[in-house]
Amino acid sequence: MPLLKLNHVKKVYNEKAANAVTALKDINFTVEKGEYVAIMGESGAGKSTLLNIMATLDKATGGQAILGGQDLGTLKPDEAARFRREHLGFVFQDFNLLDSLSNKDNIFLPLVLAKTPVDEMEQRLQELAPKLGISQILDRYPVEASGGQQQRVAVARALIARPDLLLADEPTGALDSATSKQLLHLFDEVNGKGQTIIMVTHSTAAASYAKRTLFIKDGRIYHEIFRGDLDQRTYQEQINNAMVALTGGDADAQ
Ligand SMILES: Nc1ncnc2c1ncn2[C@@H]1O[C@H](COP(=O)(O)OP(=O)(O)OP(=O)(O)O)[C@@H](O)[C@H]1O
Repeated sequence: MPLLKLNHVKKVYNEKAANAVTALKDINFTVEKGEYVAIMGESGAGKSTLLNIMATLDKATGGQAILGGQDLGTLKPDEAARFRREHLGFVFQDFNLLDSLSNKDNIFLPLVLAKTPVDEMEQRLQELAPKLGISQILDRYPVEASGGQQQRVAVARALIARPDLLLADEPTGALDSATSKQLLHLFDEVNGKGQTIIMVTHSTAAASYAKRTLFIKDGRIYHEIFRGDLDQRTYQEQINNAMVALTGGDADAQ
């Protein structure tokens, strides 16, 4: 059974009103455990809508999104919150760290909510922090860390609960290109250890780190490219060509 299965997913905003917007028409794809998938598409193509449905933050109007055997559309709000805590990790463009908490307490947040014993939290952090290169900044506050360090703290917060699926929304959007590369190497590494990742991105360079890239257009999966045995540069060229075909020449090669 795949980890994630989207079956004829449709999303209409303001369905019953005159200003109804069909953001997703018929989305079908599956993601196996251990995959690393990028999702690309023009602005307004429905990437955030799709991410929100996979994240249990919004519900499809039609079809099904099934994660780990759970139909996400049937979760009540409190069940969805619990499901997110237990199964999902999130990394956003703007880090979303709480300024009033130290980096360490930010990372602990999902475990505190899950009532994990302190010893267990400390042990997991000691495992994770050196891998992410953040051991030296754990007692600092987010404002005292660089953008790249803040993003690594956000990644630690997403990974510490050992999620089935890591969902990343433009994770490199606020980073310079060197720091972006570090983050993408980090994703590559955690994926290499079995972490399933789905990343929405505008950047063909970022997508070229994923093993598969899905392209959304007109509310459907328009195309998909597997990295397979391609070297990263050739794969990025193919992604870029697909984006050019999709957007009529507007691809962002950052
Ligand atoms: N809450 C909402 N109410 C009504 N329409 C919405 C809402 N959110 C998104 N839309 C519309 O749904 C469509 C898809 O939007 P979405 O934000 O998913 O696109 P996107 O691919 O993430 O865009 P971007 O790359 O610019 O972030 C757009 O036409 C958008 O205007």
